[in-house]
Amino acid sequence: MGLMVKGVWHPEDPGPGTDEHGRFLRARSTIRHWITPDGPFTPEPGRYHLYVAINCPWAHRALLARVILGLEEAIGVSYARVRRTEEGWVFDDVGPHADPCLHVRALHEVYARQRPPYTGRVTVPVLWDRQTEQIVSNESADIVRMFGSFGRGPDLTPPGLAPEIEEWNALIYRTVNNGVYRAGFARTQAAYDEAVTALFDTLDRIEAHLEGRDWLVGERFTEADLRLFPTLARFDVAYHYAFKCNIRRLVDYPRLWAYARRIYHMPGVAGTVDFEAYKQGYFAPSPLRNPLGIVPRGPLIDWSL
Ligand SMILES: N[C@@H](CCC(=O)N[C@@H](CS)C(=O)NCC(=O)O)C(=O)O
Repeated sequence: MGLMVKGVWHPEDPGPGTDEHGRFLRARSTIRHWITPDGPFTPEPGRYHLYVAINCPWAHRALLARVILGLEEAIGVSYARVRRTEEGWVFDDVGPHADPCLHVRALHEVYARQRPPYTGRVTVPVLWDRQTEQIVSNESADIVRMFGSFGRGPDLTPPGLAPEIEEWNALIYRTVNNGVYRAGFARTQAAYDEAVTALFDTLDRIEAHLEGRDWLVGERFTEADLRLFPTLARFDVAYHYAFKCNIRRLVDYPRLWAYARRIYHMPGVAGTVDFEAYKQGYFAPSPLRNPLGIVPRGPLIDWSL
């Protein structure tokens, strides 16, 4: 699925990185400017545009922040097709997967405009600045924080709660958000065992923590909840089966399952979720994980409250 070297797209893909023990290694995001009131990237409605794929959990963070912070009018979105091709993430000329901002056919064309020329993976999400015509950031964690600087909606990291939020963020990133990938992309039994054990240890811990609480930190929804939700939304339809995260299902955890549905029913959130797209994405043909590309029909899950 390719990567970019000095601004030029190369369709041949070395595949997910792994260490000498067969553990999955996620590449670091390298375009990391910041939107701040003193500029050069100031928070202005209409100036920035978000490139996502609805099935990507990292892009999901940015989509959630956009709706929860009331930025739907201020920040436009282009939705890539759910399955990558030889060109990586691609767009159609018209329809729901068209790009109304730069009218590109592939996301690598957006990265190709970067100066100095970009080398690395061509990932979603990407936040594009229409004014200076460059990518502000390709790191979802930063994009979520930057959306907070538009000063709308609730504060997702209230100062008093920030240290506790950071602690959950770190644990959830390592063992859950990236943990499912560490299980699914493991190249050895030991690497898989390590990842799947850590994943379910954290889910068990969250299940216990949610006794008598609605949210991970404090009395209301924070960034820690925002960052947990994309993995929960994909858990039973994708990770459970496609990534062998099958010690338990989300629906087997009474409190965690109620918590996930509470978030799903927050205003705007259901519009950022697409279970069918998750299946199409995670069960796309893959020589290592799904050679025949057969997409399962189930499971049937009722997300109503
Ligand atoms: N650190 C990035 C990771 C984003 C990421 O890995 N996105 C995946 C889709 S879920 C992607 O675009 N992968 C394409 C590739 O690696 O070539 C972030 O959180 O923003």
